[in-house]
Amino acid sequence: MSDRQRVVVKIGSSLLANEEHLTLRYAFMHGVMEDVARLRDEGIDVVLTSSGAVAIGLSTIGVAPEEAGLLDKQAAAACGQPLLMNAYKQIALEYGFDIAQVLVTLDDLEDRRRFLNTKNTITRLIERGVMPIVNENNSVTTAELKVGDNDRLAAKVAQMVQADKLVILTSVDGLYDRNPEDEGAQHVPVVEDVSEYLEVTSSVSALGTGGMLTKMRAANMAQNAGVETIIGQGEVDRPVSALLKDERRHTKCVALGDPDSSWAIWLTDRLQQAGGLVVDEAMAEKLRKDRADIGRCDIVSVQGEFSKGDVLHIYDEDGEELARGMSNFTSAEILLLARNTDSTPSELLGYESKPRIIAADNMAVIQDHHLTWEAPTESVTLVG
Ligand SMILES: Nc1ncnc2c1ncn2[C@@H]1O[C@H](COP(=O)(O)OP(=O)(O)O)[C@@H](O)[C@H]1O
Ligand SMILES: N[C@@H](CCC(=O)OP(=O)(O)O)C(=O)O
Repeated sequence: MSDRQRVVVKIGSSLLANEEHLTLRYAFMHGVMEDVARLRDEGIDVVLTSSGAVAIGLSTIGVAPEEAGLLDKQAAAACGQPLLMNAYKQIALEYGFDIAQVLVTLDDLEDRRRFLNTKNTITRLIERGVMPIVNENNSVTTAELKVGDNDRLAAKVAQMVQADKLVILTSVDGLYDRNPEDEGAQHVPVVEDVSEYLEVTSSVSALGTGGMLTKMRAANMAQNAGVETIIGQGEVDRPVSALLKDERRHTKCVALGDPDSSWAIWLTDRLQQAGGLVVDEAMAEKLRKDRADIGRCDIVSVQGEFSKGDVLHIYDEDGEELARGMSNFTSAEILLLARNTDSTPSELLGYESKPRIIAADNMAVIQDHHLTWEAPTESVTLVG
């Protein structure tokens, strides 16, 4: 086992792109890469999650950020991503190391097999001394199927590589108790419970995507996996090491001391909601205590259209989220099974199948440290 540390660093668009001309900010990139080179010498492997492809590419297609629709952003990402990687590569080589591009889509993180495949690629790059630079492949993402923000993408990468720390470099020196532009806004140095700050973090910078809200959500995902998150200003000398060494003001989101297993973490920290199940009170009571197999007789309603293997959010009849678990059936199959409990699964489905809708082994119960999701309001299909 290597004694080198792993740090995931996320760099926001506002640091990488000049706001007026939408060109790359080379001097900033030089500063970060020099810092990374030094950290590597000190035994810290860095994985970058870099935004900027869309912002940079908008100048190529001649569209202003505030006017860009989905198609413009897809086209811009295709133009900007190679420019970004070319710059990273040239600068990294000047500092004596090499980089690699890892472009992912939602399914590369939400589908277990693809998640492990992505993990293997990133891990092997680190082991071979090459710095992975991860971004979402925005040229092919749609409004519905996307990670959407690189803060949570970076948190997923931190979970994936079991990072020691997640450093989020942005245009402010951390979290404030309200929009930092507002008079009297106070800096928050330490966050234990991110849910206290979700209401105060809505605005974004001109080029940013999720603002402080997605950073808080990302910090929660990291803390669930035992990873501390540091959010700080990127526009300073040695931005990463200054934050790691506590030399600059920042916000620290503490890590859970006793994180769940990586399987439970993967099940609970979702990027999108694939679908939901409402269970009856008897099953809800069980799930409030521990994991349990969910059978077809326990289900009250099915929410959304989903596939076999999707991770579902499980609610009680009052809409309280209780657990998340991997479905053994499609939504249509569950409706058929739950509406016709007198018939066997093989009679209904035409094949032999496991009797459980969700097995306890493929489930994680919601705990106080998880951020819960609202039950989907659309396409709720009542059984019966
Ligand atoms: N409560 C808050 N504390 C700190 N920053 C906040 C808060 N609410 C909104 N923001 C805004 O979040 C922005 C940073 O997020 P974002 O624009 O998405 O940057 P990035 O491109 O680095 O991800 C800052 O410009 C800041 O004004
Ligand atoms: N993947 C996108 C960036 C998405 C994003 O989260 O942007 P930001 O809020 O600036 O970190 C891109 O490369 O342009």
